[in-house]
Amino acid sequence: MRKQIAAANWKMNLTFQQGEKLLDDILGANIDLADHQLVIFAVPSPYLLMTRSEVEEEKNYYTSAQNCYNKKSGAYTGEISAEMLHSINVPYCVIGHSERREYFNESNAVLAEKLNLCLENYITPIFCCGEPLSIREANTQNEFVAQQLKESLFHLSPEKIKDIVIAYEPIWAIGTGKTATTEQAQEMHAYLRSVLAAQYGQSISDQISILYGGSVKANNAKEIFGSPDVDGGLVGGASLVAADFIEIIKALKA
Ligand SMILES: O=C(CO)COP(=O)(O)O
Repeated sequence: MRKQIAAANWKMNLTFQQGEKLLDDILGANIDLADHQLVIFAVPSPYLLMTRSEVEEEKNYYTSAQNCYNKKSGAYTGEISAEMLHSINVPYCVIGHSERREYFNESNAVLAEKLNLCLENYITPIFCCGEPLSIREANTQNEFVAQQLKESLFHLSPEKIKDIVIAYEPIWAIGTGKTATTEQAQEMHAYLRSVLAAQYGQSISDQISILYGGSVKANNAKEIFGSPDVDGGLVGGASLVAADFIEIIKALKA
């Protein structure tokens, strides 16, 4: 089975102490993950080392950065490179979250550069895509999201594309309490998989985990994750509450 992933995206929330307590509470639930199940915590940069040491001894629990810069190194005050993340053994990095695209003007071309730097540094990118409400209302979401993949991912070789995780996050569902319906999520995930299959072949496309993000909660995760092409979720708000995220982890396909 493809990897089934519950990924927490804390965004710019929680103090260090609150983050530490949240991790203790979640790990304290001692959820035994199957080989194909992963839990990933995408935490603010100052918490990466703490998170890494919290999850180090736990099977299939991992740390992720929320972003990295699209340059290798140099005079870019305040930025963090993929090489730096690798040097502290961070295995994942979220790339192209819609909040970064919107507030920091990250284009598909810039995101392609970030993906390359992550892969060169042995970091698995969690590549986010997804359409705004106006595109959904115009019913052109498939074309929109396919273009995001094409411009950011399709320069990658088949060997490299296998190493990435994709997260479909419709912007109108992020932080709004409004999820895509199970049908809408499955439909888009199946479409994304067909786009990947057309480019790379079915057997490669079948290996790529595609997560759903956008108002995943304790009470809807099981249903959303149950769809055949949904391989878990990238979770914002509900990942900040231990009891809720524990339920979301338990909702991964067995
Ligand atoms: O953006 C998200 C995860 O990256 C989703 O956020 P919410 O779960 O708060 O809607």
